[in-house]
Amino acid sequence: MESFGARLHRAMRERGPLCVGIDPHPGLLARWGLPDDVSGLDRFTRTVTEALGDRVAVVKPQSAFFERYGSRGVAVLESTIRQLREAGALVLLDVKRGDIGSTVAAYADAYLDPSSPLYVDAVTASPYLGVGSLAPMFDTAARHGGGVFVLALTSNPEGGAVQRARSADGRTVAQTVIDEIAQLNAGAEPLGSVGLVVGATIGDTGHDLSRVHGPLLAPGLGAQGGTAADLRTVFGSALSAVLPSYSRQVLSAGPDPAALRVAAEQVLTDCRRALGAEKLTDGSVTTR
Ligand SMILES: O=c1ccn([C@@H]2O[C@H](COP(=O)(O)O)[C@@H](O)[C@H]2O)c(=O)[nH]1
Repeated sequence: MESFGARLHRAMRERGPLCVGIDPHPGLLARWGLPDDVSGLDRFTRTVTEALGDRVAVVKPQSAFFERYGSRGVAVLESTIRQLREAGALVLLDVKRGDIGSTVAAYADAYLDPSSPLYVDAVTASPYLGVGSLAPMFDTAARHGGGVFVLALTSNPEGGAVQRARSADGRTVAQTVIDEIAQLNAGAEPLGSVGLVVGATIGDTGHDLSRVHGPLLAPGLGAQGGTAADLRTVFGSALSAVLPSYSRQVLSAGPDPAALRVAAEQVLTDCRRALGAEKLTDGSVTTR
């Protein structure tokens, strides 16, 4: 079975290095002229899926915005996941799970086992109960060609107090997470299946991302103030593994599907320029 890392590597070459988040904020629903209920949620996600599912490499539904409507919202999430996968996008569910290992195993069944109605290509996970507690997720992902993106240095200003605290050996907590994930990806070609989340807003923190050998999801772009140009500062020599992620910046261009496509194309162009990932005339991409 093809690994998530290999599938993501191909998708980023074919469609470009871009993840678009589906975050149906109440304010966005209002701006699109939709009600803040399940029918509005359904219209919103269907529009984004039909506009972008066949062209963006990765789409990242934010679970919280579906869960706030209860079981009917989760049903919309299930059908959104199905439609996105049918359209050829890789689906990364932003659900930031983390718990003791035996419970993590159940989360892994929920999201990374192909028999689950919420089965996706990859999920986000929190390592702050210990990276080892996520082992069942890594195992289930590996068994089924899935991926896990582990929070390392998040885009929010509050994250630093925990993530940049020093552990006994002098490394930051985040660097210990980064180093443990690097070990999991050792030897994987062309890219490991365990990624990290590193916010585009954090500036130059001195963390060493050069040995991760897995995808680096970069949220915080657009609405949170991060710019494509910041990617070089944050990621340094690890740029070729960066997957920039935008939600509100793209979504606020809706509800016109053509405008959503233009907005996605615009941020992709900015990111390609910043990452040095140029589009060739045959449509493929080279990374400097
Ligand atoms: O460090 C992190 C981790 C995850 N996120 C999530 O990404 C999107 C960002 O949305 P924007 O509208 O592009 O700001 C959202 O779902 C967050 O929960 C993050 O922002 N930072």
